[in-house]
Amino acid sequence: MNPLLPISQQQLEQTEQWLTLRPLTSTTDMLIVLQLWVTAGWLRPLDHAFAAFLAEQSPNTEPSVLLAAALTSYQLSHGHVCLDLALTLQHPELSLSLSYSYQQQPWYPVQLLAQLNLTDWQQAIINSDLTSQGESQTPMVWQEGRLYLWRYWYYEKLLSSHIKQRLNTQLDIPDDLSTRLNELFKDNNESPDWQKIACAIATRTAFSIITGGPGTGKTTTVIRLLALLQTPAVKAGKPLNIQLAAPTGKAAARLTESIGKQVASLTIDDDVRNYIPVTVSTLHRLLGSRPDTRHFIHNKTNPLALDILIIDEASMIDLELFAHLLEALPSHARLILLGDKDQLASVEAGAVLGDLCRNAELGLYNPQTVNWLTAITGEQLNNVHLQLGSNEQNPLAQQTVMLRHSRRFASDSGIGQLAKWVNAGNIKQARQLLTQTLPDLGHLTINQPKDPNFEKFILTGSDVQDGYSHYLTVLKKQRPDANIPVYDPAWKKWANQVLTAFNQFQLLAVLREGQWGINQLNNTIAYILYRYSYISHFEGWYEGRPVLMTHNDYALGLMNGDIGITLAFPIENAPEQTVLKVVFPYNDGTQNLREVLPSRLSSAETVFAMTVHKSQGSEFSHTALILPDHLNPVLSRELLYTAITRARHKFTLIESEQRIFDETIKRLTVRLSGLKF
Ligand SMILES: Nc1ncnc2c1ncn2[C@@H]1O[C@H](COP(=O)(O)OP(=O)(O)OP(=O)(O)O)[C@@H](O)[C@H]1O
Repeated sequence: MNPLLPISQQQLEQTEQWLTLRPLTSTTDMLIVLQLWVTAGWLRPLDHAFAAFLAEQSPNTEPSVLLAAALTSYQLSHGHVCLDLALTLQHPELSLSLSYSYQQQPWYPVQLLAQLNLTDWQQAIINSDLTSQGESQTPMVWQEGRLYLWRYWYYEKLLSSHIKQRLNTQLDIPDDLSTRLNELFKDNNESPDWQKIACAIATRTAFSIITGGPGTGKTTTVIRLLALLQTPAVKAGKPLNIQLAAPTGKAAARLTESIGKQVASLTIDDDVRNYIPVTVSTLHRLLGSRPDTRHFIHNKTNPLALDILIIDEASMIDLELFAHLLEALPSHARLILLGDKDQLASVEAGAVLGDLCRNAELGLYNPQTVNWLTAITGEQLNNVHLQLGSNEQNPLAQQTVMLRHSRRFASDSGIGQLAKWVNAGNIKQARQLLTQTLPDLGHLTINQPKDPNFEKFILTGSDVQDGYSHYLTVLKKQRPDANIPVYDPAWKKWANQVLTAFNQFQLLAVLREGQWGINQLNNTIAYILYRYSYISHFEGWYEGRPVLMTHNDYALGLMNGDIGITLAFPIENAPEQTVLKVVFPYNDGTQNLREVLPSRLSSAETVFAMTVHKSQGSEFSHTALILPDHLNPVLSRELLYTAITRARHKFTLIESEQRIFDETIKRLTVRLSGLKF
């Protein structure tokens, strides 16, 4: 049997013939076993191909090293940066997310791994010429019990050394820092004032993190920090070059909107205000994406020209992008990360913000930091339940602040409390909240998408300006008269009204496939709206179809995650006829729109239902989450928390099986990496 050729499902099921395989002593047999795992869906073809490539490069490689290589590659698809050998042997089903349901065979993952001895496996990896400890460019790197693909080890090392270097870059602290902080935060009455503390800490070195849940004031704090830093620079005639960025277009748009309002209301001189940016770029735009390559225009040899970089929604940045960003940042520049450490990590490998904020809750400030903060801010940290840290053990903690008081959700708000209980893993309290009748929490139990209650909910949500009938009603009722020429501003105004109305309500789902997956839900919802005559078709392009960009399209200026709505506009010289165009907001805080012909959109999908992953960085007035009826590895506490905190005024949970919500709360995502600070 050729170990490089795919194995069919039928062959896989002829289990007898595989019993003679000796994968731990024969390279050919190991490659066949890996092929079998691909057929069973336990590995990706790419993982097998990587092991086969290594076997070709180094034919004497121990089969167990090829197994480790395939698993390390596979780990990336689950967001893990590396393979932890000991953990893999202790909890193979957990650490590898492998499923092995039917009758067991010696070549099944768990059974095969049980035949390995940790010391021998590690020794084989260390002895292999395919690995090094990073001193030479080998395909894999071995580091303290973890195996990496070279590229990811390099990113992690780069990230560690850049952050350490930045933490050691002490910056000039303005002499009047204390006075100016008192002035900026004079209206705050929380104790201690974490916003003031965050602002003080961020003045000290070239790296800091401000983390906190929704509405805890990350943006407010950073705007005040910018005012604080920019004022003396402007007065000295050397304004700082400040840039703001976020991982997605949607997140950038949201920050643009809130920054614009906050900068306008700051009590500072207008000449300083003019040097505080109010537009936010996506990280890819900032770095200068180049189509079809992983490389950026800005890099080590062509660094970004800036003095301060603020990045919002930093939990969405993966390890690779983070490494590219740090490489492109000039060494004198201040980097400030904002984000919610409890949200879902990026889809790609790495959970950098989560790793960096692992101990943010505990504080871990050393005595020097505590004394400095008290002297500068006047805030007392002794009465707060924090743990003391040390400079040697916790250098990053000295530059990290967690904001702890949400101003978006009052203490009796259902959304805020639900997010809190989910985050704390408290199933009982979370359930109790859902059974109470709180105005900002909804709960719907349905057995299948054809349930009349689901239909009603999709149409009208929980009040008249809710559900998907709302934006379609705005579309119909507010449409300008057909005689109004297409260049009249009335059309743009109307398109903006429809987009705003659409943003009121969003259904989130967890999976793509299955009856509760977004693919089927999108078809079901389109059909409901069609049956009630809100839309004219339920397939193809029709007026009212909302779409989500699934890739960046640089030619059209559209980014992955951008949402547009299909509208019918009159044709200029034949107003009795119409043409369908998809309108996308410019995402720059203005009312400007991009109008695109549907035929030009090659990567757009209907978005009545959206995955929670795609919703990160967005907010909707009413957010509803529909949970699947079976457990899936994607379900996690972070996913629930992210979905709940997308809701501004109302959150509704839709479920068919109560145990799914309860089980999901128990599951904390583990992302393996070697990042330690
Ligand atoms: N110190 C403060 N004094 C008065 N209002 C504040 C203060 N801090 C925050 N707010 C208000 O609370 C709301 C949320 O603040 P902000 O947008 O800064 O939070 P955030 O953590 O950035 O939120 P998000 O989760 O949306 O990113 C805003 O309306 C803001 O004006």
